[in-house]
Amino acid sequence: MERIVVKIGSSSLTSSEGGLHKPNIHFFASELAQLYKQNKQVMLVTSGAVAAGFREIGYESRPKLVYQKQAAAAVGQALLMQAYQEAFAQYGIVTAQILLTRNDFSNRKRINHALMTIEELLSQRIIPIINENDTVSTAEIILKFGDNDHLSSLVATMTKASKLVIITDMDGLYTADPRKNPDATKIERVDQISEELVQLAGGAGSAVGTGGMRSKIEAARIAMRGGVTTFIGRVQYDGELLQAVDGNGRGTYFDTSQHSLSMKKQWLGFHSTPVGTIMVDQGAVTALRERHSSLLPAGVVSCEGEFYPGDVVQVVAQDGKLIGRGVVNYASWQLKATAGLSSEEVERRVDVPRIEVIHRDEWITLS
Ligand SMILES: Nc1ncnc2c1ncn2[C@@H]1O[C@H](COP(=O)(O)OP(=O)(O)O)[C@@H](O)[C@H]1O
Ligand SMILES: N[C@@H](CCC(=O)OP(=O)(O)O)C(=O)O
Repeated sequence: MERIVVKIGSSSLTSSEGGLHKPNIHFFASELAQLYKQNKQVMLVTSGAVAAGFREIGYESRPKLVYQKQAAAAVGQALLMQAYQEAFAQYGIVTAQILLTRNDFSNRKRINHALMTIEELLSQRIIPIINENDTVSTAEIILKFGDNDHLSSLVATMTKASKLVIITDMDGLYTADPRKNPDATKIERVDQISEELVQLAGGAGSAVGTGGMRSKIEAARIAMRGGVTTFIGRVQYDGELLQAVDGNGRGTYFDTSQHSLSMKKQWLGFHSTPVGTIMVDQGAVTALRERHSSLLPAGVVSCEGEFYPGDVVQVVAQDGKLIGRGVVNYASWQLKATAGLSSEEVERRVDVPRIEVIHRDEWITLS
């Protein structure tokens, strides 16, 4: 099933004087429902908690002080989820709330748990609705995303989504901020993000947005590196989200199809240093070579070396012949404990980020 991350900014969900714009929430829910009904696995990264909450509290404009923003987010996040739940219920879709901090991504255990939760929700056909956990993330205490563009790109790469759609109030990236420069022209497609391109992008355009185009380009850069095609643009009319996902949206596409995957494979095959060796049986050799399948624990005979999830390992047949290389999802001790077992049995015994020992997207056949 194709996996898609959609990020919606505050500017598209709230009005400039604060408060949720309910018709927009209903509109986006109907757009996401169309994607969902096409049998896609959909994840939503949403902003808008601060913008939704500050008016309820009684602040006149988006607060600047950290504790006021956090209070506004605490009020607004509940309102945001309530609005989404109501809107998605019309399509019979159940949603789930996931709040993440930047620190969660640097802690392998925490992020693995978040990813396992997301996997389970997706497999149960639930739409995870993700936002930053604003009440505990502050620039003073710990690292903060600040804008959800960055968060969406990490979610997209870590869940191995094929596409990231960043919905904003502008129909793409322009040669300058169109609000300030009426002569700016739209850039339809970007194959490589240069420093020059980053310089074109300015900050937020509205009273409720935070990151502006700069943070969106940074997000696209992370996504591209991870092999995720990114769209930045506008989704305003019925069916426009499907068009954006299909490559016909009103916005800018950051494409990876030409080089990123092969770059990743090039890196895997020719630049990486394997830190361990996995020996597999003949069935696994055929699956990897001819069926382009992922490597499952059932096909593993033994392993050598000390490695951890995310490390590169080489895979050999039982006669010692090199088959290829890939990024492993198991620590060596976990693989030793589960070699040859069925996936169900492995799930009962160890806590791994993915059941595949090596996912096919993270694999290159060398002979
Ligand atoms: N080069 C550019 N092209 C397009 N928009 C730009 C550019 N530079 C800055 N912007 C501004 O970025 C804004 C979108 O970012 P932001 O306000 O953070 O929205 P969101 O809440 O959707 O994340 C646009 O409204 C626009 O004014
Ligand atoms: N976590 C914050 C997101 C901050 C924000 O405004 O982001 P964005 O609108 O995407 O630039 C919130 O929900 O208000």
